[in-house]
Amino acid sequence: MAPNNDQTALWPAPHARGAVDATVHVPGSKSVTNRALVLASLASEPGWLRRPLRSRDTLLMAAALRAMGVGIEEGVGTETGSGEFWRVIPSGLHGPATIDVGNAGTVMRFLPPVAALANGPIRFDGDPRSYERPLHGVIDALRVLGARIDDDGRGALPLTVHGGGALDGGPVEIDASSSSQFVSALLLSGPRFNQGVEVRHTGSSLPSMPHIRMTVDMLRAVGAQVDTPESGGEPNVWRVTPGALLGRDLTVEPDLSNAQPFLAAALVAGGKVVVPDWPARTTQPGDRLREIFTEMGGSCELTEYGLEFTGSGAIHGIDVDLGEVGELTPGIAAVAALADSPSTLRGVSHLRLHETDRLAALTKEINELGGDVTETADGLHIRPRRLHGGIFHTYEDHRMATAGAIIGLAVEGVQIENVATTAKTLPDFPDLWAGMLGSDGA
Ligand SMILES: O=C(O)C1=C[C@@H](OP(=O)(O)O)[C@@H](O)[C@H](O)C1
Ligand SMILES: C=C(OP(=O)(O)O)C(=O)O
Repeated sequence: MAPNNDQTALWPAPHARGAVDATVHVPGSKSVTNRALVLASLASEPGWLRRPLRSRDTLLMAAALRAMGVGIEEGVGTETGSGEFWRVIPSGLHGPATIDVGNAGTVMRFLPPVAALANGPIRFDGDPRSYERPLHGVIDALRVLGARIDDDGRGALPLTVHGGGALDGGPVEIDASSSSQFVSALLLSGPRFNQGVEVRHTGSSLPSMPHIRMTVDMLRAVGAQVDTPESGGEPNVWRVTPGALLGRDLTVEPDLSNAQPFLAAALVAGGKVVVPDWPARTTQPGDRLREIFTEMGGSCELTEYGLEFTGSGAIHGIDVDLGEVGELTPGIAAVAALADSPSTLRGVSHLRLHETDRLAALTKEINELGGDVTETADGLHIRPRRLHGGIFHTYEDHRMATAGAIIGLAVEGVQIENVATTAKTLPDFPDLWAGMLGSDGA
């Protein structure tokens, strides 16, 4: 099932005419919204999400949960002035249902364990790319934990989970080196398994640890008991005790990874960008931008109002391991291509299995604009060159589109193919970008 957009349309990336000076209200976090939807659906009482992200990935998650019987009502808050909200009303999960995962890692990985708890067959399908993204960790683990799953033997989509209304659960070993989402998926549904779950990661590396911490924090916030390596448990082992989950009233933080292009604009064009409601404490990997973009030449101040990020127009290269914050790689690579010294981005070989092969895509697209990027075994080596205009292909990858927009600020004549693909997590991107720059550029 292909996303509904014109994949060949070209968007002239606005060129910055001067320093930026803008306040950008960044929509809610994809990762928080989709975890909150899953946890609220598994709870024993209704719950609320305020300021949820409404994007392709989160609407697919909501539609999938509704298809399994969950009530999700949408509204706009008046009394609290809190803006949009979703009220989630859990009910007996059931099939038959067909779930479209699109190309959302969170939907394709977090929902098969939920489906195993449902009564009846739940079929999972998605975009062509979803067939190639790793899912074996979830499928194999669920079988060990007692689920019946029909797939075509590749350990990938499409597949059908024959939910039996309950799952034994218990201990399971997985290799999550290709995606942290395998661990998150099993933990999120773990409280509802008869014996809970004990997940032991056996692989040599584990990406995106902040996202696993986000899972653990959000589980604890709804009353689950979780033991982790960080709370004194064994390394690489997470245990979730069986038990009922509470319905909560949660306000979703802005998506800090989607704040990245706007902060990058201040680095590239100079000037200041303010992101209101930047949380003082968060598990979102995007919070690392404060440190990374400071090292690359900016400065920032976190106040009660939000994050104020200032650039001088000077950009420095960086040598950094992005294994914990892989989803920031495209935006960092774009800034690095405009820097005054080379960069090495390491620890992100698993990006080859993201929305597209991001290492190959970034290398090809930046080089086609005159850049000098080489792929390494686990990342990119970027030597800045004078770039020229041209078409920046995006491979249905939202973060490729925003990376191209960052380059377009500094390089005239960059055209982004299929900017609508940003709808995966940030549907308003072109408007927010134009708003940041002012109608005729900054
Ligand atoms: O759990 C999550 O919300 C995510 C985990 C990460 O996945 P990987 O560990 O597969 O990189 C991240 O890249 C993705 O954007 C969101
Ligand atoms: C890797 C990403 O998404 P997904 O949740 O589909 O894995 C991403 O948003 O950068």
